[in-house]
Amino acid sequence: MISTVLTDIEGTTSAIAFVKETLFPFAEQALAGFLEARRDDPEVAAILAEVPGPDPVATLRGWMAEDVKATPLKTLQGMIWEAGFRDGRLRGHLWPDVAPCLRAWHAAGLRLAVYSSGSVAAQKLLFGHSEAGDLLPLFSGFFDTRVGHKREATSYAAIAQALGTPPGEILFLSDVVEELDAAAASGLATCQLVRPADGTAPAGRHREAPDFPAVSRLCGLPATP
Ligand SMILES: CSCCC(=O)C(=O)COP(=O)(O)O
Ligand SMILES: [Mg+2]
Repeated sequence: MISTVLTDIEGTTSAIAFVKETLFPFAEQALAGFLEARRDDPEVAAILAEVPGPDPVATLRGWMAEDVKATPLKTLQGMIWEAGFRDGRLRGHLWPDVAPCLRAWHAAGLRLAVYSSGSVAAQKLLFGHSEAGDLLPLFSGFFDTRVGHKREATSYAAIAQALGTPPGEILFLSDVVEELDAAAASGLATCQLVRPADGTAPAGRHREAPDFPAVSRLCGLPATP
């Protein structure tokens, strides 16, 4: 029986276009100014020290161009987005079906957690400043690439251990089949979000749902609005 829902963000709770056309350009445009303003900040210096190559800023820009899910980049993006979420220039996009289902699952006693390549700080900003309001009280766990990469089975075993939950009680939701394969290899239940508006291709290896109410029906979760 499922006791915990572990959800991805991009392509699952939120539009791929929001991440790629709003969040990523916001960070790219603000990167130089942010690094200049924070050049004496030891936290920023420590992140830059994790970036390989003779020109860390060039490496970061290359990672941005290729959407590399490198932990130092994801950490910096989260730090840059913070000002935008706090002053209202950014608001976390959620598909309209998401918040009602998260609320219903939480009210029915399911535990909710997030696993995204976006940093934990960024995850909290998105759900704390979402189009549906502050959803942070619904969640009791946040995991990013510091636990491991999303296409590696060991990451899901580590998350199950951190949550203190048998892997078979955790339902992982994602649009990316390689992530679902990795989760299944560690014994998690899985469901692929195949959202038409995101153009996701069904992989045929996991349960497939176009939205969160369909996840509820397919995976035996409590009924949702
Ligand atoms: C505020 S979370 C931003 C999402 C992000 O940076 C990203 O790379 C998306 O990764 P996901 O694992 O959610 O698909
Ligand atoms: Mg995704």
